[in-house]
Amino acid sequence: KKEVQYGPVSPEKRTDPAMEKWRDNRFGQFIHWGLYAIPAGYWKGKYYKGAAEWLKSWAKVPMNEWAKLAEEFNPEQYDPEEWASMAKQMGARYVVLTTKHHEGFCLWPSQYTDFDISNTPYQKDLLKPFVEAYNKAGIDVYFYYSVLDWYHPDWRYALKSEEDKQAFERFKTFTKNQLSELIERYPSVKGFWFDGTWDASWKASGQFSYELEKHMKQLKPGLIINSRMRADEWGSRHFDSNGQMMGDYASGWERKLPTDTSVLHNDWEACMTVPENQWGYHKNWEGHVKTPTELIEMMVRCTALSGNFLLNFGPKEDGSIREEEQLLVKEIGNWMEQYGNAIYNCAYAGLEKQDWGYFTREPGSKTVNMVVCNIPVNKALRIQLPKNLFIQHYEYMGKPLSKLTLEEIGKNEYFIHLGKVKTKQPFVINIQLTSEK
Ligand SMILES: C[C@@H]1N[C@@H](C#Cc2ccccc2)[C@H](O)[C@@H]1O
Repeated sequence: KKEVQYGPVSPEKRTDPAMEKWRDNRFGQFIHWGLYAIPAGYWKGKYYKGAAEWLKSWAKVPMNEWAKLAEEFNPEQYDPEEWASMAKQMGARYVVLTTKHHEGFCLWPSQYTDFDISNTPYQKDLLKPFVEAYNKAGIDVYFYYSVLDWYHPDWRYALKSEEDKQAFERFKTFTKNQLSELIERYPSVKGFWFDGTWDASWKASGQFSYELEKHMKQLKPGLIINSRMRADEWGSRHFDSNGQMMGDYASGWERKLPTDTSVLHNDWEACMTVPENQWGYHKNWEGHVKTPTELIEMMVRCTALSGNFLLNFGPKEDGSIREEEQLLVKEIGNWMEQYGNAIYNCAYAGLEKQDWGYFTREPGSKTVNMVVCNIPVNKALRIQLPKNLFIQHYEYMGKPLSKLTLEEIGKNEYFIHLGKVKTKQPFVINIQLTSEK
């Protein structure tokens, strides 16, 4: 065991109401919105297939040229009430919005930089009406904040000289000031989603990130912060040098999902793009665009392994939402309306995973949700229960799709026969378990 002085600030599994609500939410909307939505993957007429919010990097645009985009940012169609209404329709219980991405442009009027919304034709604070609209819709608001800041003159990738160190000290003060400013200006914010923390300079700032997490949680008790914010004094990220998670949930699952129960030890969240790899708005999505059903199955898998699923939207420069994302709102929203109770407040059910799909369960409940994503060719869903448990009752959640029958095929082993079932989307069967035969 290594001596770690600047590791976790909070216990690995918080039991306070704010964290319980985070768990119960399960399904969140990620929103990436910034100046990058203006060029939308094209620079000087050239198409760049990389992530649109990284276009400055792909096209090697000097910052003084990139910053000129602020002079044309004027999202006249921005309607946070509409965004919140869509998120509610989709069934998202929380939202994470980019307040500042790597480009360094701030969606709020920050007193610590001139590179913000006040110096655009739009001028008005984008965050205040956003927070009000989503809170009014009953959706918890979290702020994404990139430590990596391509605009700020004191940002350093590494600390190779005394000058680097002095500059980065100024940068850390700037970062702490901006984060304090965000908490003070928007006190209903529930937490922070940190990103851009992979460089050597931040990995060498473990004590600072420890003290910053403490400071932010003193400013707002109950605040929830992702593991990506943290390094320890040895440069270990997310988990300290002894494997203890830092922050309040593991946030290394970016465009990928866990496949086994090893994740159960900590709270965790997976964030997901709709195309292969676009977070900010890109005019042309290349390659596979995930269907609503694929994304629903990903969300179910996260719930079944006691994690959250954060689905990304990338609004256009004018604040409108692209067709593909409007379809997701409708399709996922319809599914959540009928089956949301297999997601919200649910977690790992403690039963052996089967090929037909996933078990989820509200902790302590005798009702287990069977979320069927793959109907077996024999139309029979196999269930293996621990030796002291039996099935007392079973039925479809929501609209029945067929006549179900139960067959005991072995010791605590069952088939639920689906009979004649026709459907194009995952569905849920509830089983009531009992310890009496
Ligand atoms: C949540 C996502 N994290 C950001 C990134 C990244 C990244 C950086 C380097 C190598 C691979 C991925 C993306 O721009 C988006 O904000």
